[in-house]
Amino acid sequence: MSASHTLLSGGLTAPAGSRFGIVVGRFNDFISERLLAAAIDTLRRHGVAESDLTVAWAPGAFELPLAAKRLAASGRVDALIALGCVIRGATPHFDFVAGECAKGLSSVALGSGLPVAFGVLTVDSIEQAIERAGTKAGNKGADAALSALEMVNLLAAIG
Ligand SMILES: Nc1c(NC[C@H](O)[C@H](O)[C@H](O)CO)[nH]c(=O)[nH]c1=O
Ligand SMILES: CC(=O)[C@@H](O)COP(=O)(O)O
Repeated sequence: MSASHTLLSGGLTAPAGSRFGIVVGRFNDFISERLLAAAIDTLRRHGVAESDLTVAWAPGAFELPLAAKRLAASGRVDALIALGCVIRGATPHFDFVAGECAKGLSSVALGSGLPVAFGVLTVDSIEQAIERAGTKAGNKGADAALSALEMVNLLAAIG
């Protein structure tokens, strides 16, 4: 008879009273607004109360890590969702903005111990952004919200 292993996984139902913070970049807001609407809708559908939701708008993706860090430190949230849209231009600027955003958000998660879902589009064209903001490739805001819900439950299960 083999020994059974411990299996830990996170469901998608929000634990009662769990609080979620969303940081969202205003740059390319015709896309980030769609990501935000889908993230909020997903959280609501999975049991998050309106009063347990905080949304903070930052200028752009580059500022999301600091906004996330401050929100994490405030003690007001159990998980964070970062949303934004970085679209490649003609210069290397994209790599700095997208790279620092991703690195910074990862650092906030590891530093704070809170889940930080990465719902920032890093795309080569406006078409690619539209496809990922509620059209043919789904909505990355909704995906990020699900990831945050799963991680809150997984971390609770890990203890
Ligand atoms: N080009 C994009 C930016 N750039 C702005 C930066 O995020 C930042 O706000 C600025 O450099 C001031 O510090 N932001 C995006 O979110 N998306 C872009 O495509
Ligand atoms: C994401 C970007 O960096 C972009 O908006 C900047 O475009 P460009 O490289 O053409 O200045």
